[in-house]
Amino acid sequence: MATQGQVITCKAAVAWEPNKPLVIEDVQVAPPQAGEVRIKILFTALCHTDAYTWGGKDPEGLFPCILGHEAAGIVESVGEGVTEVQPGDHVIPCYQAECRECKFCKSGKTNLCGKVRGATGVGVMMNDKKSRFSINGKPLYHFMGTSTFSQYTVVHDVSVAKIDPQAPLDKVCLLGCGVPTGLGAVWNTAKVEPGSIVAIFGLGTVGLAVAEGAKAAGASRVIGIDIDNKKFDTAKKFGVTEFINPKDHDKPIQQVIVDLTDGGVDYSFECIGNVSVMRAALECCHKGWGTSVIVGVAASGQEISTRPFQLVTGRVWKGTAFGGFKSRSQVPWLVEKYMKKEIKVDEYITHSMSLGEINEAFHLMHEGGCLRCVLKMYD
Ligand SMILES: NC(=O)C1=CN([C@@H]2O[C@H](COP(=O)(O)OP(=O)(O)OC[C@H]3O[C@@H](n4cnc5c(N)ncnc54)[C@H](O)[C@@H]3O)[C@@H](O)[C@H]2O)C=CC1
Ligand SMILES: N[C@@H](CCC(=O)N[C@@H](CSC=O)C(=O)NCC(=O)O)C(=O)O
Ligand SMILES: [Zn+2]
Ligand SMILES: [Zn+2]
Repeated sequence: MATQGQVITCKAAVAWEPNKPLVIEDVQVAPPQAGEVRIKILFTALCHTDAYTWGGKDPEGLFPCILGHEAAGIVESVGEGVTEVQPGDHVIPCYQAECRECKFCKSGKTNLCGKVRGATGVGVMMNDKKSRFSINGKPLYHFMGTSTFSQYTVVHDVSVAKIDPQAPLDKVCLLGCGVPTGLGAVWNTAKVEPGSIVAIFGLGTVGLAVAEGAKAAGASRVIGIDIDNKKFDTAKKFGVTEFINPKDHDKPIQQVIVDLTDGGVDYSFECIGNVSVMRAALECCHKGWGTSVIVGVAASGQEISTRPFQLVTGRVWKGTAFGGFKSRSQVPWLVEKYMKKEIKVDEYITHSMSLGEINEAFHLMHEGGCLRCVLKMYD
């Protein structure tokens, strides 16, 4: 049955309130307006940022909403003026847009895009500042401009990457967030050189992707730091060469690392979202040049601090969003790298479940054994 131009009723996991179980509901998804694309989502993974917003820690969190931002699907229909994708195209929704026209996109200095960020930050679409999701007329907010915990979603055309139709969607959905973030933090943001000493705080998917990126960049030592000893065996497979558990030491972790590395590391990455660890990650960097990249997302109200002397003496503090990758241009390139077996993806998938099991999937995420759980949207 043709669905173009029609409202589609489908299943979605609705976050009615922070921290309350998600509810699988029949939601109405309006047709795409000008510059919009309606996507049939086939697979979505869970990212810790979904849990963070659901947990009420996101100052931009709005409820009720449909969370989810690491997914893959097929274009169902497009609105007026959409030229770069058409129904049937295989796509990855991109929470970080790329319009190629705005001040940010044209700067050549950042992957951030300003075109739709104002709307996505308040859970609506640009055109009419309204949501395309509703239940019996009651609107639900969009999330990160993607809302992939729904069998159908509507996104801005600047937030869609068209990918190789041969790519397995149950795998490459991961290229919508965590894996590119870690790889890009190393390759684009830090620009790690061969021979560098690297420290990674937090060995979840993002930290492991940092390790993979650091190994590919030719780092000589990749020091993984995690409070969970079970992480080390997995981490070795992604390129971590040494493991430190801060709980095994009396000294502050930054001092432990400085002592082990003749004055500090060349690059460090915080992949947890803990502001005390962010400080340690900066302070374990080598005087004169060490660079620390903040990747983790910290809760509302949290702030970072250090002695300014740390920066006066040459350490550099940076952050990264989506690993600095330009989404529409570079996600297809990452998919090709995966297809050529140049980057890992399958190895990050520890669990597969169905949309109806989403609450259990979030539960699993908080256990050490889960990296990424991929949800199948249709049984
Ligand atoms: N900047 C960006 O564009 C993105 C940021 N993120 C953020 O990156 C962070 C990491 O994401 P995931 O890898 O998926 O999370 P995760 O929860 O799987 O991994 C975090 C790891 O940190 C470890 N850990 C927790 N507290 C620790 C401590 N005090 N010291 C050392 N290790 C500790 C945990 O044992 C776990 O292994 C999250 O904050 C997420 O929101 C995720 C994607 C994109
Ligand atoms: N909404 C939060 C900030 C959340 C955040 O930092 N998001 C990251 C991506 S995390 C993906 O899993 C990001 O890319 N931020 C840049 C952006 O434009 O949102 C808050 O307000 O603190
Ligand atoms: Zn994410
Ligand atoms: Zn732009």
